[in-house]
This record gives sequence, C-alpha cells and structure tokens, in this order.
Amino acid sequence: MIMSSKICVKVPASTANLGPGFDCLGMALNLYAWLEMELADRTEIKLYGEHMAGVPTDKSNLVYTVAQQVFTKAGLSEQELKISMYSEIPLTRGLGSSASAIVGGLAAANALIEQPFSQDELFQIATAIEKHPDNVGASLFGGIVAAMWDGKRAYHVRIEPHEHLEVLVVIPEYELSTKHARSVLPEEVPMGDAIYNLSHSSVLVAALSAGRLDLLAEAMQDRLHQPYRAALVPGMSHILELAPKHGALGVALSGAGPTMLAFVDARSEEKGKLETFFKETLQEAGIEATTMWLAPAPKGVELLTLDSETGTFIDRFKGETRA
Ligand SMILES: Nc1ncnc2c1ncn2[C@@H]1O[C@H](COP(=O)(O)OP(=O)(O)O)[C@@H](O)[C@H]1O
Ligand SMILES: N[C@@H](CCOP(=O)(O)O)C(=O)O
Repeated sequence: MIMSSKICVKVPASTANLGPGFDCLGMALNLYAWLEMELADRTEIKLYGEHMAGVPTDKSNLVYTVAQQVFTKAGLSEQELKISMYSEIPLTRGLGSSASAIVGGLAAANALIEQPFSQDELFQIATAIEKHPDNVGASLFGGIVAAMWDGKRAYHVRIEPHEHLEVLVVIPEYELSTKHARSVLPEEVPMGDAIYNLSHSSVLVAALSAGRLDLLAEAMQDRLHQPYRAALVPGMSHILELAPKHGALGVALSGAGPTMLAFVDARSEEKGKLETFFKETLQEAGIEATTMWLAPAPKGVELLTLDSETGTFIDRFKGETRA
C-alpha cells in the first residue's frame, strides 16, 4: 500500500436533530476544523486555537484513535502519526465537534493510505463510533442529511439547503457533554409523542426538500428530547416558544445543546431583532453567551492541497492561542 506524505483536511461543524429529527436529521455549518496528518517515527499531536483546550495530545486523542481504526480495517498495524489541528468549533456545545474530529480523522487516515475506503464506508465507520449518523453524515457529505442507522448499517439522503437559509446560533459559555444531555432522556416515551415526532420530522424533511420555509416553525416542534433537556439549558423554553415571533423561520436546540439555533430567511429585515431577543433571553437567564451568524455548509469534509511554500495549512493558525 502506498502512503502519501502529508494530508490536510477541512471538516465542517454540524447541528443535529433540527428539532424533531432526533438522531436522524442534521446539517453541516460553515464553522470548520483543519487537520494535518502524516506518518512519523513517534506520535506527536499539536493543537492550536482556544477551542482545543483540554483535548488530549497523547494516543487517547479521538483523531488518533479513529485513524488507527482505518489502518486496522485496511489490514495495517498501528501507525505512529504527526497530527496538527486547528478548530473554530466550540467543544461540547452541540455543534458536533466530536463528529468533526471523527470524520476529519477518518478522512485524513484514509487519504494517507491512498483511499481504500469509499465515502459510504467512512460513513459506516463514523456512525459506529459516534452513534449519531446525523452529525457524522452532515460533516461527511455537507448540506442537510437525513439518516438512519439500525446498529449495523447506516443510510443517508443528502438534501440541498435552500439558497436563502441562514442560521443564527447562540452559544452559551458553559459546556454540556452529549453524554450528560442524553442521560436525562427517558427510556420510553408515550405513543402519542412518538407519532408527534414522526409526523413533524417527516414534514420537516419534505419542507426542507421542497423549499417550504413557511412550514419550518411548526415542523421543527419536538417532544422527544427538547422538553427533557430544557432544565439543562436556561432560557431555552422561552427561546423555543417565542423566536418565531421575533423573525425566526424555525428554532431548535442544536444537537444535545446548550447551543440553540434559528433558521432565518437571509432576506429578512428582522435579523437584528432576533439576535437581540436571543442575547437578552440568555442575559435574563444569567448565562454568558455568544451569538454567531452562520450558513449551511454545502460541502462536507474536503482534502486540501498543501501550500507549496510552507507545506502546511496549520502554519497560518500558529499565532493563535495554544491550547
Ligand atoms: N478536534 C478534536 N480532537 C480530539 N477530540 C475532540 C476534538 N473535538 C472534539 N473532541 C472530543 O469530543 C468531545 C466533545 O464531544 P461531545 O460531548 O459529543 O460534544 P459536541 O457537541 O461538541 O460534539 C470533546 O470533549 C473531546 O473529547
Ligand atoms: N442526536 C444527538 C446529537 C448530539 O450532537 P452533539 O453535537 O451535541 O454532539 C443528541 O441529541 O444527543
């Protein structure tokens, strides 16, 4: 097997669920992580940027471990790796940082050994690791992804986002791990709530495919996870209830939270009003938070051509705060 010298990938963040599509509907966002990987004599992991704080730099690092899964699957032994990473994606905020690390690590390792695995095979491996095909599917394929996984095989259909769809996120300062946000969910739900979510999620997928932005506010309602997670996210119930009255096309908890997200028509004149509403709600709840205007990322993970002068992409981020 031929080994490439140095690989650089760019991978988008993702927002999962979009309200009712719990574990099955996601969207890639134009916030990115960059990752370089090459074979080395001894493993060395360097992290750049404020969002990498606390991420391990030894062989327990997620990118390193998922890369080894690719090598093992390709029949190779453990490979020592030099990995450099810079990320704009806040950790443990519901913006799919772990999915982006998994997808980035798999894509880079696959490219390092001349791509024995297809995108679909990477999707299978990524889903088995992350367990949420909506997050990893969005980071792999870009756009909006409707996905399903039965524990053995994952399937997806990509939906092209509407050209005027913009995204406002409000990112609380505090971290909320996906593990904790899942631990508050019940083992069983009433049949009425299951039907409610099936119908809303179905109409949401159809509305996103057909460009029916007028249906988003209603179709993004959820009864399977958001009500249970409300206690973990101060201000959320208020935002979910009132954002459409402040100009949002639809609103949801992003992934497992605590970030909240609103879809907005880019042509709307109410963007300022909505952002103020988000900021004031979090302020009143006593939570420090940052708002950010984003857009759906049309492309999933990409292999980048390295700069011929510096031979690296990460160099441009080296002035950033070292994690
Ligand atoms: N670039 C990265 N490299 C290595 N590990 C990462 C990276 N990004 C995220 N992670 C891991 O994923 C964890 C966050 O996952 P999770 O709780 O699911 O939140 P999120 O909503 O951000 O995906 C981090 O604490 C870290 O262990
Ligand atoms: N469907 C999962 C999504 C978790 O996404 P993350 O971005 O918070 O890791 C869930 O809602 O638990």
